[in-house]
Amino acid sequence: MSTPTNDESHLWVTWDDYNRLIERLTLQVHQSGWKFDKILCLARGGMRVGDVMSRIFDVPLGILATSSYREAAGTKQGDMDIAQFITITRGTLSGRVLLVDDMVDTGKTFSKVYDHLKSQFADITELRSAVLWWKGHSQATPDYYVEKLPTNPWIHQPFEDYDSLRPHQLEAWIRKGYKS
Ligand SMILES: O=P(O)(O)OC[C@H]1O[C@H](OP(=O)(O)OP(=O)(O)O)[C@H](O)[C@@H]1O
Repeated sequence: MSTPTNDESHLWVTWDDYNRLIERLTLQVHQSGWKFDKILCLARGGMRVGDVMSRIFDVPLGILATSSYREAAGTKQGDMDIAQFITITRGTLSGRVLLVDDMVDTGKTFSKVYDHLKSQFADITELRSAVLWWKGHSQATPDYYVEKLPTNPWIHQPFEDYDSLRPHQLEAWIRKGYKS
């Protein structure tokens, strides 16, 4: 099946696009010359970004779970949850930390996470952020981003296929070789 056409309201992203974007973001952070000690990714959307970057930079990866309650078929953000604890190997979250996520949409997640980190992790000495996509209507500004999206399109990420795939459909899905 071919990927639908992108327009002002929709951005369709393949696995290849997605992986290239993560690599480009990683290169951008590297070329900035900034050195950091740890990466903190926001689950779930930032997990793949954090995974790849922590491998390439060879630094520990922390995970913080956040989740928004979205209305209007997922397009309007309501309240959000931040997990109480961060899980990380090798110590605690401290020093220079790179916060990564897939996107900054309204900016609400970043604002709340910044407040949370400031109040809970006094040992963080510097915090910078990196995302694949930064939407124009956002109230937050990431330090690093790959694509700025002034028209605020709905981003169709490749893993969203799994949101509607159920275990009993997997056999047929694999047989069909649906999307690579
Ligand atoms: O800038 P904002 O408007 O706050 O939105 C950005 C956040 O929304 C998405 O996560 P979501 O809360 O939908 O959870 P998910 O990662 O589990 O999909 C995305 O992964 C970001 O974390």
